[in-house]
Amino acid sequence: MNKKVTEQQLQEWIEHVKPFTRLGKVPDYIPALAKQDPEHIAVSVFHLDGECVRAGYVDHLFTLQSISKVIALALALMDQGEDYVFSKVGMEPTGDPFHSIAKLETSNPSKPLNPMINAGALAVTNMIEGESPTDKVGKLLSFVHELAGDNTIGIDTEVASSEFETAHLNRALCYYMKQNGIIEGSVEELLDVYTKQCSIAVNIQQLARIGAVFANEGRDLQSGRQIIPKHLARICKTFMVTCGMYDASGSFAIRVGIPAKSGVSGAIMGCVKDVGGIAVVGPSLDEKGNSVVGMQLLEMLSSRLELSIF
Ligand SMILES: NC(=O)CC[C@H](N)C(=O)O
Repeated sequence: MNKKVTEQQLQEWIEHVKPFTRLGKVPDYIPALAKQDPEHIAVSVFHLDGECVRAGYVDHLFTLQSISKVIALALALMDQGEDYVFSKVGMEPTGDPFHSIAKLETSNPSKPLNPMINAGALAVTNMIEGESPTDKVGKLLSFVHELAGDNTIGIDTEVASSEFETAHLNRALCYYMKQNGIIEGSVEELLDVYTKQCSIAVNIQQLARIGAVFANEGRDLQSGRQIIPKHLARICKTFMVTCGMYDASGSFAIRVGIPAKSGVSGAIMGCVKDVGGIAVVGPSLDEKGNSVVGMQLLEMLSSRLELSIF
């Protein structure tokens, strides 16, 4: 079947879901994110043949937030290898909110259950090699440039500083992990890298193209170059299925059924083998931290194009 939609269809779907923004709310635990407009909705499908279909606020920039966890994981796996990464971080879903500290105390050995929750993501970011925080952020950014095929992508410094100043819970997670030998070095420097990683700012097309590289088994869409080794891209996508939508990953697998990762900016990046990357954004979030309209748009796309992998 033809797995393509038109821009007009996407625009109609945006109009259809817009009223549902009222069912959620824009997050305020990172003060700069509270300023987002819930109606800044956009959607894009980046096909493996290079065609990109998009609609809504297509030029609007938003931050990656937790979507960056997949990217940092790919980089850490490439830098350190699977054995090292999984000696520090587990592979199991938690069923808890993304910033929960509870399982760190009750799991034995005391390591974060997976790289998609904040504790696991902080441990993964701690593994990225570099002489200084600036070096590590530079490395992450260059990797994003490669994935998106666009080296104009930068960091939203207002969002980064806002999170850095208020990331008390993430600091607590780091100190707990430092006590237990999961991370080492300066917590402040790690928070500096992590908050900048989360604040990498993209538009909807750039995000869909990153998703398309994962869909394309780690290969660049134009040159065919293997940016991420295939088996590591597969590990990332598997985590997206089991843990990508926080503690709503199970219901999302049933409703939508594609590897996807969401962030508190209201963005979600999905990838579908043989089809491409999908990105949606809508800053109004449900109680689990997932975009209300983003999930609806993905559900519509998945059912119309029969995208579920199950
Ligand atoms: N779920 C998210 O997107 C969380 C990312 C955010 N930067 C945090 O650590 O709280």
